[in-house]
Amino acid sequence: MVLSCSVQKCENKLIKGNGIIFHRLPLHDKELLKKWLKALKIDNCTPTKHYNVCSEHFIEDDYKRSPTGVKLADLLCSAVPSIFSDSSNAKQKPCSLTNKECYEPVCFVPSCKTPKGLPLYNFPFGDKRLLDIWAERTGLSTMYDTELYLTITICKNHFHENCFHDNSIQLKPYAIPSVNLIDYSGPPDSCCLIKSLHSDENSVMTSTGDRTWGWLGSTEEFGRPPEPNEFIVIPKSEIHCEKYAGSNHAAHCFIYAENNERVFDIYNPRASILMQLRYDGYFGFPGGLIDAGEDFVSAVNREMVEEINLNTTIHSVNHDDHIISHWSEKKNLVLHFYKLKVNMTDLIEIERQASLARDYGTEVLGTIRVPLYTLGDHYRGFPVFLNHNFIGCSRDQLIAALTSLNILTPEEIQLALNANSRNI
Ligand SMILES: O=c1[nH]cnc2c1ncn2[C@@H]1O[C@H](COP(=O)(O)OP(=O)(O)O)[C@@H](O)[C@H]1O
Repeated sequence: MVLSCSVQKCENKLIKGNGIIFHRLPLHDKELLKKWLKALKIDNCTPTKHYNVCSEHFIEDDYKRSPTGVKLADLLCSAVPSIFSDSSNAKQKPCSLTNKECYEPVCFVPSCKTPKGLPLYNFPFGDKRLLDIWAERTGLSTMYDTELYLTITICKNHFHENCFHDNSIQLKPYAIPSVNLIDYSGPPDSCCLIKSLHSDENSVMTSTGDRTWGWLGSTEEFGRPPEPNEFIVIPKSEIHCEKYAGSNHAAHCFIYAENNERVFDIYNPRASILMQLRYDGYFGFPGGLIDAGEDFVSAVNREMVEEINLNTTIHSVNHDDHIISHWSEKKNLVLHFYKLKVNMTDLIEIERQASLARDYGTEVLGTIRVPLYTLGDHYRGFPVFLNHNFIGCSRDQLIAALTSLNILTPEEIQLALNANSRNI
């Protein structure tokens, strides 16, 4: 039996090349699930993961688009099925995904025109990061339907020669499809995943270097330079709103100590604030993405242990330390910002410990202090610092923290923002 659509009167089946893909009920998101059940008119049934809704029940705008506008196979987090052949009640059909051995052994890449007979390869179901990349590149990614990959295959025609062990048809362990794919237009030799930044084993690199995103591919978009005004401030009362429930969230922290000990007996530093140089060349604050099921505060504390080896039994962030949250609709990303005030002795110890952190030397290339004073030319010092490159909305976060914690006055900040090297 072949995977088919569970919506009543819909006969669509998973058949190679018919362009129809399948989505599971969003069991992980209660509010969204309610909307789906209502739309499908099955709100009196118990939802199960075996209920499949085919792409024919969604409108074009329900799907994500690549930055170049190509329709992707993933639904937007807010998508709800809305197209039904008639208005009669849809009822849950018995689960159709019972015999997984039944798919015809062919290449499931939608665009594949290769005649049958080439070697076929299973999707790397056991490695989520690798699976996501295979799925994205082949245009087969569906948000709720990962078990599907257990049953389908891809042919040799989508792998670059560097993906194979010498003179064999055996794929290297971290091979990824890179040729003859309509959903991937990157370099064909970007065909092996860098195994893991944290792995002790040797990384598998592309033949020409390290151009592949490796497992960073799934979050690569987040780190791209923002457009002007891309990040907007979320009012505190709306942070936990349903609107942001389907977004990715990250939390970062402003660690600081009051410090009035003059530099060169001249410049008053006002405060010592820790930022870090990241692996991608940007400056940012310690912190990171929130894992599934984790709250923002636990996440920022966990990330600070990993990135700067913070002793959270002595210093940790709590809910009251929240400063500001920003949202990027384009990146579907919410960034939460917290403060951690320590004394100068502890700040120096935190700096010292940072070089012993798990991520030091890989994700974090160094901890720095922010110069808040401005030299006599009205440019060197804080204005120069503000002209560096900052990740995400971290420059806005820095300015928000300096203002809200009264470390600098709004006038002083404005002066630094207006300062221009041409006036030196
Ligand atoms: O200091 C920061 N302030 C604001 N946003 C940041 C900062 N650092 C990173 N981001 C944003 O959050 C995303 C994930 O953060 P990060 O790279 O720290 O996560 P990770 O450590 O979990 O990989 C980044 O791609 C970037 O968009």
